[in-house]
Amino acid sequence: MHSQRIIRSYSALFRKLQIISNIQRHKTQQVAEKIQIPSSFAADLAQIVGKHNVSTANAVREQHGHDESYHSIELPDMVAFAECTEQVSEVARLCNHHGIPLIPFGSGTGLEGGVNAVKGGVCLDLSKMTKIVSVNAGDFDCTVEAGVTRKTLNSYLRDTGLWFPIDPGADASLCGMCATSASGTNAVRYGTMRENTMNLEVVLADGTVFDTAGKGKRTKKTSAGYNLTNLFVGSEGTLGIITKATIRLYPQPEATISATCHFETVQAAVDSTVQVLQCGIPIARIEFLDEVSVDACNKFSKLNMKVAPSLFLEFHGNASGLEDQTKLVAEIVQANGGSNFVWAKDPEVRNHLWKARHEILYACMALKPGTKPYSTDVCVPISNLPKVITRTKEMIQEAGIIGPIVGHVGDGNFHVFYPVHPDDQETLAKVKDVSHKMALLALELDGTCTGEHGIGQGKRELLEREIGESGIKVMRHLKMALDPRGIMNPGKVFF
Ligand SMILES: Cc1cc2c(cc1C)N(C[C@H](O)[C@H](O)[C@H](O)COP(=O)(O)OP(=O)(O)OC[C@H]1O[C@@H](n3cnc4c(N)ncnc43)[C@H](O)[C@@H]1O)c1[nH]c(=O)[nH]c(=O)c1N2
Ligand SMILES: CC(C)C(=O)C(=O)O
Ligand SMILES: [Mn+2]
Repeated sequence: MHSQRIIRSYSALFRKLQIISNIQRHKTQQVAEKIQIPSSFAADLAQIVGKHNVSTANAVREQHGHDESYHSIELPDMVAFAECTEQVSEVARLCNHHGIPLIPFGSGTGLEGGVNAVKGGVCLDLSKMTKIVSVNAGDFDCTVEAGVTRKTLNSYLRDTGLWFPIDPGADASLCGMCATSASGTNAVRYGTMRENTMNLEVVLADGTVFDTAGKGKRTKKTSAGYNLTNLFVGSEGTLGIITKATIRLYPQPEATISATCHFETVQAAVDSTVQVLQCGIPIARIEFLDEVSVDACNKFSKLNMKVAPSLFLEFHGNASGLEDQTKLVAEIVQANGGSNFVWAKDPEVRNHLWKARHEILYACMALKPGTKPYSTDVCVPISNLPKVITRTKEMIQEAGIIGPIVGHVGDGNFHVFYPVHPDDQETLAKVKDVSHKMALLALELDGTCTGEHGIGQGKRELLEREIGESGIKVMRHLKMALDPRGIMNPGKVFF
């Protein structure tokens, strides 16, 4: 018995050491030379996309060498703007031929350094591909080109009675949202990009163009072979370039009510959320804000809320359905000691509330002017959420840093938005330490290191821990099969 236990603990230690040594090995591989671009390359690129669509100007490269994250800027050698799938395919073929890195660029609103050109190369901006190819109102779907943003699509849909509910705070491109598997405040009811993407047109590294679910297919269900669509959702530009997406649409709700309420503790707010979900209430939005982020919102967005752990809620349905939903939720909130229930029916008041919620990243930065956001994003089974949030708050306090907490609490997903001055290395080190410990805790409690922002550059080590050696090996095989020269967005997702 005793010797078996010793063997078990030695083999656990050995596995841990193996993971650490793998991470070290990959880190060494990562420090590779930037590729030397041949002198004829820019002219060849201009032949494909037109001279006006290629730039080596510093200002354009700088604009494309970073996203909204804390990761420092890393410049591509040049930026090309594509106007159609054929051009994307030709650009990929050219880059592949020369082994030059190719980085797809949607709107640059990512939060994990996804567009940074860590090995230089060509940044391919897709924002000029703005066609809404089709809207099939009767089937609740539409197909859009890579540059169409979520707000543009919803403006276009306004008179059709339909909408697309996935709403990251930023006005991101829909194909960029596929690439990061984005979600937002409506995911608790409508799901994430994973559940709402039906088909993708993809350009592979060698220029091959294909549709992940078959040309023109847009069915609600399929059992036809591997799910290639979801292979590309969340692939962060490392497997190919998404040039079109076919996504689900929903009827615009007949009636909408928003609400806010406040609690004594985080636990009470999360308990209320769990009970709302357990009662089968089809809540559209249920967002948690701790007292620090409520304070930030009050100051930045001129709200006047009680500074306490709070929920922002929204209900979608018809008038009678909403009455039932709101009554039941109010009872649950009260039973958990919640107070100050404020209802908002008026669209202007509702819009102001959700605008404040969507701008919360900037509200948190305004707590320390001149700072940039270091944002984190873990997701756990909802019953483990209070444990992770409570421990995270303790760690933030122990470290003496400012860390407002905001959660898509119905999904078990939350963020800490740390305001950090770019040259404040001491705070940055503390923030990194707390963030890492928080992610490890989430992994320990059956969760993921990212619910919606992706791996990018900063979470590659955590991905290894999350899916293990075998999982990484499978991912590498897929990468090798689709991009054998490794040109697609190098330095992201993997070491
Ligand atoms: C204020 C604010 C608020 C939020 C967020 C950001 C900001 C600034 N986000 C994050 C962000 O909006 C989200 O990651 C988007 O999905 C990124 O879309 P972009 O078009 O900007 O991609 P961006 O250009 O930033 O690229 C992101 C990654 O995808 C790749 N990529 C982009 N387009 C591609 C294409 N067509 N084909 C292949 N690869 C492509 C890039 O190479 C990169 O790796 C977010 N997110 C979220 O999930 N929930 C949220 O609540 C929020 N909230
Ligand atoms: C601000 C961003 C990072 C976000 O994910 C959110 O507000 O939920
Ligand atoms: Mn979010």
